[in-house]
Amino acid sequence: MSEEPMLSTHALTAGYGDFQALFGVDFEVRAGEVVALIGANGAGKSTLLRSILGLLSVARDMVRFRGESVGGSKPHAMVRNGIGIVPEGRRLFAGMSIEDNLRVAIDYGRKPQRGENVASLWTIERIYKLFPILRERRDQVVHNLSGGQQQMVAIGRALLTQPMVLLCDEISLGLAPKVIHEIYDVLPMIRQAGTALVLVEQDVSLAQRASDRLYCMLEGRITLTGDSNTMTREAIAEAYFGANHAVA
Ligand SMILES: Nc1ncnc2c1ncn2[C@@H]1O[C@H](COP(=O)(O)OP(=O)(O)OP(=O)(O)O)[C@@H](O)[C@H]1O
Repeated sequence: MSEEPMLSTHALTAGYGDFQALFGVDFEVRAGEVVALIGANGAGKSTLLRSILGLLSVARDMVRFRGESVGGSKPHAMVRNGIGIVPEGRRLFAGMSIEDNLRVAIDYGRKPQRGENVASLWTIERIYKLFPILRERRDQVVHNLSGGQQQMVAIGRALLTQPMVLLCDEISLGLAPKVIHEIYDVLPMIRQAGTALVLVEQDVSLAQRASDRLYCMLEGRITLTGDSNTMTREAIAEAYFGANHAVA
């Protein structure tokens, strides 16, 4: 694998004021890959996503996207460049309808490149094909939807910014297992459409099943990385909890 990854971080450090939350994080996603990022509460997963997206201040050369150093660019510029986000807590416009929430994203997204196949772009119609329940309820106010349906809107909205890589921050959080499966079942279709995925996930088995590669973080550092399907539970437990943790 000699080609440069689509998105990468290089010895990335970041924090909040005097508090350092990330310590030299090297992370990469290649075109078409699904990469999971796991770790306990407070490990630094959301901070890594925020740093990539420009919500926290980082040095320019700490983040590279499609061959350019982009660290510290403004979040809206990152989105226009092709990095999408499904944020923790969804951050939808609760008083607006499903369709209006989806529409808002279109103006803020990546513009198609010259020569890009327009048919491959995400449209509201394609989002409704992905999640038919959203079509049925398209005029309903988001506030009245279930948590799972709101998460579908959040994913749809992010896709309508035409991301080349989509960062998903704990999309299963607080949802019933059946709903989690419904949402995870569409991820292969998103990937097939050409969008790479980064899945921040608390559920380790789910993360492992859904991804090609997996990173584990502990206290602001990457403690394990490798192919998801060959990683042992013991290696993951040690990376997740620290070397002193006794594996059952
Ligand atoms: N806005 C903030 N101000 C100060 N410290 C913060 C802030 N957000 C996160 N932190 C701290 O940064 C560290 C990393 O937090 P982060 O939210 O990135 O972890 P996480 O792995 O995403 O955990 P979670 O699963 O709980 O979201 C933690 O010590 C956390 O307390």
